[in-house]
Amino acid sequence: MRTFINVEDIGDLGKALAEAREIKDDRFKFQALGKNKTLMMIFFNNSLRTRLSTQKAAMNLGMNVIVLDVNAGAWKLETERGVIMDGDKSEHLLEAIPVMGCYCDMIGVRSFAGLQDRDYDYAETVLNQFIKYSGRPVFAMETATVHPLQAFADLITIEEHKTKKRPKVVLSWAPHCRALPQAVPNSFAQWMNAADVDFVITHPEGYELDPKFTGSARIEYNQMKALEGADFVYAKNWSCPGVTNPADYGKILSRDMGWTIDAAHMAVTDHGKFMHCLPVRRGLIVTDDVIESPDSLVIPEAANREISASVVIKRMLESL
Ligand SMILES: CCC[C@H](NC(C)=O)C(=O)O
Ligand SMILES: NC(=O)OP(=O)(O)O
Repeated sequence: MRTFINVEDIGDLGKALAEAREIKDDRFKFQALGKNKTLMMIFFNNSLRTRLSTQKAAMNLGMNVIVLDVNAGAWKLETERGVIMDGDKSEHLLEAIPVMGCYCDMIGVRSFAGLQDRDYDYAETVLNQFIKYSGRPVFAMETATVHPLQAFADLITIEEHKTKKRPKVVLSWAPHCRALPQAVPNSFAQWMNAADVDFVITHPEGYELDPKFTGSARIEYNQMKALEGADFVYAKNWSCPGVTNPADYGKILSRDMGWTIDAAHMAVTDHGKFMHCLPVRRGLIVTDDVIESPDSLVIPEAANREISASVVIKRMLESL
């Protein structure tokens, strides 16, 4: 596997989930695979789970790990071409990327959407430069439009906790005080569409996600109706994806606290489990009692990030 961006990159989902179970049963089973191999993780944005779980996964597989926080210690990087670099950026990405590729065997990239230019973000401009110029296999650790390591961990978690063959999974928008990217809901929708679940997306009008990720998923603008009988409630905020109105891309269109997931929302589900990728702002996305309830899966969901990363890195090591 040379790139891990979309659900198709992992191949057969049943096989990938079986591999996840195998690794979870013995995390050090493939420790010889990574001997004398180096993972480089590059962060343009903050992280807790991705940073820790991906490094742990690489270490489980016997790898060396280098972590670069681009905005803390490295030269500030210019990402645009055709500019005169007379500002505060000392190095261009097009030199930095092949140089970084010299020091590692594979690269993980975190580079969030800027939420200013939809075309630039949805072209995955930064990620594709790493793919094109690093000469190494590259996986996304949340980039402008995708977060596949998270979505894979979410699917592993749903498979572990489902009580029905085909559970109802609801992706619900919730309010936030900042404009957040669409990467997490995009990948969650893409992976749920590929999985054997009854998938529903609910959000206020104007927040329609890009159809290349939502596919034929049912969109329900009435949140309580969407949540009826749900087995899993996946809450997440995202800013306007700019699908129905491109001029609104990256904007906050609603701050309606009626969308905050509370006990009344969970009461209409079928003993539904609560999920969120974290970090989460309590009081905006979800109430304390819901996220602290026995039906909250946010911690095992985060723990499964080590497993999803392990499968992906193992696949890349096997392809080197
Ligand atoms: C894993 C989530 C990362 C990011 N969250 C924030 C707070 O920026 C997001 O919403 O995409
Ligand atoms: N869910 C997730 O990717 O968390 P971090 O942003 O803390 O890595």
